Amino acid sequence: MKDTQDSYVTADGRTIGGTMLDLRNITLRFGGVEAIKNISFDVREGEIRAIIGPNGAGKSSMLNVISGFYVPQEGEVWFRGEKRKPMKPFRVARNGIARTFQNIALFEGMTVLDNVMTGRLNDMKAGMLSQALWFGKAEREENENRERVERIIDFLEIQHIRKVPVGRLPYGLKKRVELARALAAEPDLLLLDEPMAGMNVEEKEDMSRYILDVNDEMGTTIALIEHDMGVVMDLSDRVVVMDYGRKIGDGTPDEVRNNQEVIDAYLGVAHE
Ligand SMILES: Nc1ncnc2c1ncn2[C@@H]1O[C@H](COP(=O)(O)OP(=O)(O)OP(=O)(O)O)[C@@H](O)[C@H]1O
Repeated sequence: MKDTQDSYVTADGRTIGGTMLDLRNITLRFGGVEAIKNISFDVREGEIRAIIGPNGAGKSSMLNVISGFYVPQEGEVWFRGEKRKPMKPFRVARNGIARTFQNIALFEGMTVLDNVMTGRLNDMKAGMLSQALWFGKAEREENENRERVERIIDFLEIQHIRKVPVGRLPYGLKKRVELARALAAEPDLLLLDEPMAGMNVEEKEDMSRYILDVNDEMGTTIALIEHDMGVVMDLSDRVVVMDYGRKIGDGTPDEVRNNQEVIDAYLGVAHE
């Protein structure tokens, strides 16, 4: 695979490595609708990569291809140097990709702690039978899961609400709990579907900081869809721009900002 890029250090001191995820000539159709038209781009190790574009451009479809929820009719998905075979999304998760959702998908009646614990479920290796036969292994696993979850809860500063049912939390905190749950799976690549949607300015600032900290301190590579242009340009190392299922721009925030086709697509902000 094309994995030969040299690593480099960003202005803020983070190291960006070689290709982690490589999407090659992806085409995705729903009946007669081509949601993604022959798109290629990559995500590099340690990078924050954004996918932007007007409504209906195909961003969510692309995220769903990366997460394994949709299998494209054409093209290849390469992850960590291996071509992905069609597999169930939970297997993709087990292989190092986790995600958050645009509309929060938490268990409202369960506490924050229990919700974050569900992020570990994919990782539980001791099945029911071995749990019954060999309690020690299951217990050790449970302890490891707890430790990991507690570390994330500390990291995202949600200790004070760990016993609170998620349904009682304000929107911004729910989004943070969702981030915590995704991180509990210890992903190499974290997919964020509009992490700032519906947030006020303060909540957006908080979320931006947590995303940067997750990337920097946990070393998690991040691909995100986001509508808030200011946030995208501040957070991202590189940006892919989609419009009507096509890729019309790809580069650093500055490159994308000065790309005439991108400017036209946004000024046109046509197809809602
Ligand atoms: N499950 C589906 N069945 C049929 N058509 C779909 C499906 N999902 C998406 N589409 C179509 O594919 C195109 C791209 O949609 P997609 O949701 O990926 O865009 P988007 O850029 O994420 O939009 P938004 O910013 O509004 O969320 C649209 O024309 C949409 O109607």
